Amino acid sequence: MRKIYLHRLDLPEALDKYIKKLDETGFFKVESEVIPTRLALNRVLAGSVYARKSVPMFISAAMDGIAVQSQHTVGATKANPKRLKKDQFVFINTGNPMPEGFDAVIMIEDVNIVDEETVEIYESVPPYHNVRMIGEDVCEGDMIFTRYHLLKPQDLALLLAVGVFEVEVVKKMKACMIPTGTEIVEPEKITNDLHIPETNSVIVKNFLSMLGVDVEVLPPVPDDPTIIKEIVQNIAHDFDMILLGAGSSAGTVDYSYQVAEDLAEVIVHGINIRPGKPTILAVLKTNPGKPLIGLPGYPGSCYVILEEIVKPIVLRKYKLILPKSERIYAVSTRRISSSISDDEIIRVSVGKVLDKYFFIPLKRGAAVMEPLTKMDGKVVIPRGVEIVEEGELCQVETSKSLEEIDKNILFVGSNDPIISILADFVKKYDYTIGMSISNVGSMGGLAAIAKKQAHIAGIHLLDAESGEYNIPYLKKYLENFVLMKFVKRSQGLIVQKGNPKNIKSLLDLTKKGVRFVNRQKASGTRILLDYHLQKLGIDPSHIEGYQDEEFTHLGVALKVKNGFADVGLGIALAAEIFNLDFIPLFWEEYDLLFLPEFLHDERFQLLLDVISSKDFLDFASKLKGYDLGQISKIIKSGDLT
Ligand SMILES: Nc1nc2c(c(=O)[nH]1)N[C@H]1C(S)=C(S)[C@@H](COP(=O)(O)OP(=O)(O)OC[C@H]3O[C@@H](n4cnc5c(N)ncnc54)[C@H](O)[C@@H]3O)O[C@H]1N2
Ligand code: MOO
Repeated sequence: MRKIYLHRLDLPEALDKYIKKLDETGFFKVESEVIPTRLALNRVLAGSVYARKSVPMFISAAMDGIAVQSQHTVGATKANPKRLKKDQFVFINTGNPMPEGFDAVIMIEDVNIVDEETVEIYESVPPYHNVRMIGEDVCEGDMIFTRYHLLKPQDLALLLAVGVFEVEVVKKMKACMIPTGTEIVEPEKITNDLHIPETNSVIVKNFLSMLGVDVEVLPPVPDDPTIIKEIVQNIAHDFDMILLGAGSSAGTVDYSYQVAEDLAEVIVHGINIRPGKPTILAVLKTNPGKPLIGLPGYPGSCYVILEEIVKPIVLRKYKLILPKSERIYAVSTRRISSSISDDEIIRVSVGKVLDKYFFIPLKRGAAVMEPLTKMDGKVVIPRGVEIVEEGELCQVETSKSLEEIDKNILFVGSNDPIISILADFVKKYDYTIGMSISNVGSMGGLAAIAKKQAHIAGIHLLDAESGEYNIPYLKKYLENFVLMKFVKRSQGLIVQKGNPKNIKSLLDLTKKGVRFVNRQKASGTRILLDYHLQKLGIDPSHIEGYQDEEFTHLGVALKVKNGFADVGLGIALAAEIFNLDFIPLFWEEYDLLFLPEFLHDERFQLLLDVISSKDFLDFASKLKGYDLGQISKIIKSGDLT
């Protein structure tokens, strides 16, 4: 029987309710183990720790110099030095025990050695001057740590110094992840395209291992409630927490709820959060107190539940408080619509342009993994908010340091694979500088520079009247601009290998049975297409697939590769990457438009150095379909008449 969600709860309420239940069942009770101090890094002390020895254990010199009796130094000054004789001083080094009867040290640079047996001093020193006393650092019997202290490298040093060679720490939790789904297969064992690579467990295992939890991952289990139940029952005894992967929503083969209902008390099924909605939070009946958590199957959802539910539970169990990531306010560069009924988590790129932070939303949706790897931070759009307007200020919780974010170069505009190559070379030349690349088309790029929301835009805008690239647009839309000539690139028709539909020119796009894939409106490639269609007198409504839009060259090529289209307009490199045929039609000029203020930024100089480097030029000249003849030439609005 399919189970549609129980009453859904808001995230804080769901977490609270579950924690209360786990508290009742005794899950958060501290369990401890004794381990060697040397191996206790990042572990949490289960009890307080007292020093067994003092540090230091003897009175010692804190400086290199001479040990003296302070009373012999009384009256010495620069104007009136005092001489000490053989038995009144002893040469001594830092850390050496003080000789009997001596109570102070004068640094060697403040001593004039007259001869082997005589020194002259210029200061009067009090008792214990430059001397380390017994227990100066820690006294035997001092409590050096309270319970629940997280052990850092310097803590281990102190523990060893005070004679504590073993420590009682909170026991490591052991969790078991059971991926479920007949379609999912360990990635290395995939034999057909309909298999889904089982990738969630590697997130779960490593995410939790960074919090100090040992995770055992079982091989994927088919969608069969009897098998899943049997496995849970068999392993429950050996683990502190069981994570059931996928099958938590309402599909015909989503059995996690059924398993949870049979074996456990379900506390929460369904949370008002996206991604992450179909989560199950339960407590095993068979092994009372043990959490059974149904993680949603989509990677984006699984990750959210790890962060928002599993992590707080682990931290509570370990009595750990970790530093929170930074929160900043940043301006949205897009209008974003969001669900009215759920809190929505959106992964974003963030950069600082002039004095303000801006964020660009990454791909949305629970099924996509890339945003989890590219994000600089996240924005939560609360339920009840349907639209975030462009220009609205939002709170961003960063997942990188502000230092890194402040150096991020925001690149927007037209898409070209050479930009990722440029970003890679920028890293090669200065590892501290990253580039966030956002494909919004050439006009989108131009607009972002006009609004001072990005540092660089990649543009290739053909002016229909003059046939000239970019400059006419810049003159029209920007008062002040800085354009760097970048590459000429070959645009042409991307067709299937062997060109089975015998497509030779744009005229063939209207042929019967030819399916086209287009680029999005306002992209330079779309403008280029429309310009030539008009010149040739071709009516777009006669092209099958003209309305079918992709956002990148690679997206177009992939559609052709997979047979969803016969032809698309794009760059040669995209055709080459997918081993497709390419019919070159035009050379177009793809240039870099800079925010004028960015010219004074050291990252601009770096970019210029990279783009002019032999290294980059050698690499780029080997790519198919590019001409680097004018690369790095700068044109400023003021230079033009
Ligand atoms: N009719 C409805 N359908 C769905 C709803 C809904 O409310 N009503 N909720 C959607 C939401 S939201 C989510 S999130 C997903 C997740 O649901 P499940 O937890 O039941 O997951 P599955 O459907 O089994 O799998 C989803 C997707 O993820 C892949 N998957 C599963 N395990 C793994 C793994 N270990 N590694 C990588 N990928 C995995 C699986 O193959 C599916 O493609 O449901 C919506 N549907
Ligand atoms: O809410 Mo689901 O978890 O979007 O992906």
